[in-house]
Amino acid sequence: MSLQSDNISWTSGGAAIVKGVTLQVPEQGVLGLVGPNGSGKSSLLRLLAGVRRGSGGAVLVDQRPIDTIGRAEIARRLALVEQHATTDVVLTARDVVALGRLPHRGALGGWSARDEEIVQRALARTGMTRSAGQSWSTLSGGERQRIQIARALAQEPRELLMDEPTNHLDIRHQLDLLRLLLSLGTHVIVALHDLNQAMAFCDEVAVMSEGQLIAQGKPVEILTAELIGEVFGVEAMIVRGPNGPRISFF
Ligand SMILES: Nc1ncnc2c1ncn2[C@@H]1O[C@H](COP(=O)(O)OP(=O)(O)OP(=O)(O)O)[C@@H](O)[C@H]1O
Repeated sequence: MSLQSDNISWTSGGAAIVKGVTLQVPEQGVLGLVGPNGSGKSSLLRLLAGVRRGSGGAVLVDQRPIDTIGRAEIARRLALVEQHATTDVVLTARDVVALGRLPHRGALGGWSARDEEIVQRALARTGMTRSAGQSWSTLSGGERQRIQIARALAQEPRELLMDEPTNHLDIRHQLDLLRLLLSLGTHVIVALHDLNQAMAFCDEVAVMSEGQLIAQGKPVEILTAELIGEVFGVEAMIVRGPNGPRISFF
């Protein structure tokens, strides 16, 4: 198991926000993190990415506690795409993607043809080649989101952590992004609100509720009407159709 948390907790201002989560990231495929607003998904992603230190327990990368690993090594290994990217940056879209190459460059390392090729490929995979020269500050919310994802891809991480990456994206770009995640052949952990997207695109789901991980496994086994009712407080029915199971809400 290359990335896992072992009973990780995080407390802020006396409030327990993440409560003893033991999560195993599968060796391949897409792990969807689902749960109501405020259930701790973003906080857990930040702990897993080493951006935040836990108050108890550990995050392990290849069995090594993440807080014993240097920043650059973590960044060559893990990329986190957060919900809110800053807006006051005087860079082009391509420059933002190029930032993803920083952890791979030594102190004296210059910009190589390979770096440029990786940046161009990341722009192409996210459908942003035509906007490469545009100023970051003028991009729409959805375009910024795709550029942040391109930056993360340029990092060539083994684990890609994404916090609601479909936010701001229109339906075509949501589906393109989810298909892209499936095609990456890397470990992806993605917080999603749309349970039908989690059902259709994730190899596994992990369900957070009030700071705790309450279930993890195959979407069709975990996202039952009973669990959805308990965790989200809504009535749901699983409908089995020709394209797989769908969740209907009442
Ligand atoms: N730095 C902080 N200090 C205090 N409380 C915080 C902090 N960050 C988050 N919280 C609280 O922790 C809880 C979990 O927040 P988190 O953002 O992890 O949830 P989430 O599941 O990602 O929510 P959402 O689906 O709304 O994005 C929330 O109640 C939030 O207000």
